[in-house]
Amino acid sequence: MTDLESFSARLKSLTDGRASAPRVKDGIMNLVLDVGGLSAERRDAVAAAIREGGLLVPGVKDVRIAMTAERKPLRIIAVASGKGGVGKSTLSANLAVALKRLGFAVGLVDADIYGPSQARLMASEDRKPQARDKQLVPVDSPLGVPMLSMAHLVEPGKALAWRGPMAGNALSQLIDADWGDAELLVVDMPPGTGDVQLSMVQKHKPAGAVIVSTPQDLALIDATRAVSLFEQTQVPLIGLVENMAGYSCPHCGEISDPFGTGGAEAAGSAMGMPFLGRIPLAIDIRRRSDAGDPPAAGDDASGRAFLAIAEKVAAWLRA
Ligand SMILES: Nc1ncnc2c1ncn2[C@@H]1O[C@H](COP(=O)(O)OP(=O)(O)OP(=O)(O)O)[C@@H](O)[C@H]1O
Repeated sequence: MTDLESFSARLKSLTDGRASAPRVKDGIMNLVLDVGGLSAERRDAVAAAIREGGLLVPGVKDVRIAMTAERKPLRIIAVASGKGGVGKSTLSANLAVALKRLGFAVGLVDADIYGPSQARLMASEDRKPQARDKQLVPVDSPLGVPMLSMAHLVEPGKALAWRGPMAGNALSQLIDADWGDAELLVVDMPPGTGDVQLSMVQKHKPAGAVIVSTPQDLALIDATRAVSLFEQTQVPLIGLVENMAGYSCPHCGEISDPFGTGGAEAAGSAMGMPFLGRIPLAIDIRRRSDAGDPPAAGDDASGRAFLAIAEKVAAWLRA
């Protein structure tokens, strides 16, 4: 072990893991210290101890510590559904964009490792994430939401062969990336309620979960499984979103309801969950999603539907 490596190891216990790995160049040691939640006194004491130890590393003439401003802890919002194809990815992308519009520093993780779609939804397919100190650095998307998806890391289709533990590790790497100033992470969960979902929830402890369902009874029955996964793991349920609720006519804008109305709202309240709103089945939502142009960036009817849901989520987060 080099002197620098043994200093790095000591640094961990000295700072409770708040310091980045130190780098030395031209005799100057640089590191970042997260001082969120520390009193000024404690902060100064930790910095002095780092300086003292750093100067003992051979070749180091100066130690520079960049203290990060009071950082809010990263809160995870898990977007989940009991089954695939109900619009979980569409909601996640638009929720992230809408929450950013509402002033949150938000990142997006595509945890749907078997069928990642966020890179396409957010028009970031051509980006490749870098790694810094063994940590992934999220890619930028055109709307300014930093994000990570398995689609950024593997060739299309390759992730499909992964088994549970490998999939779980890959997912953790995405969530444990260097999210910089982000205070919120919207996580598009894999569909269903299996082991990968359960271990993600246990390990990363989301602040809350949003459940997506379509209005059909069968989808609602599946949604109750997602609800019980979060209940079992004591993750608060932010609420239920009904997607593809009624059909919005592309010609006249009139909404018809082939599956009836109010089913999801009633099912949500039966499960003791707030209702966050409904998104109509609209051709422009599908077209714009395929084109990497999330409707939540605009103020038309589809954009407003997503914004209204994001406002409820924002109110929950601020409560
Ligand atoms: N409100 C909507 N109106 C029209 N099309 C929609 C709507 N919501 C989602 N879609 C379309 O339905 C398809 C499935 O949506 P999406 O990929 O978001 O579902 P998902 O639940 O994430 O699916 P999976 O679990 O398979 O990843 C996509 O083609 C999407 O564009």
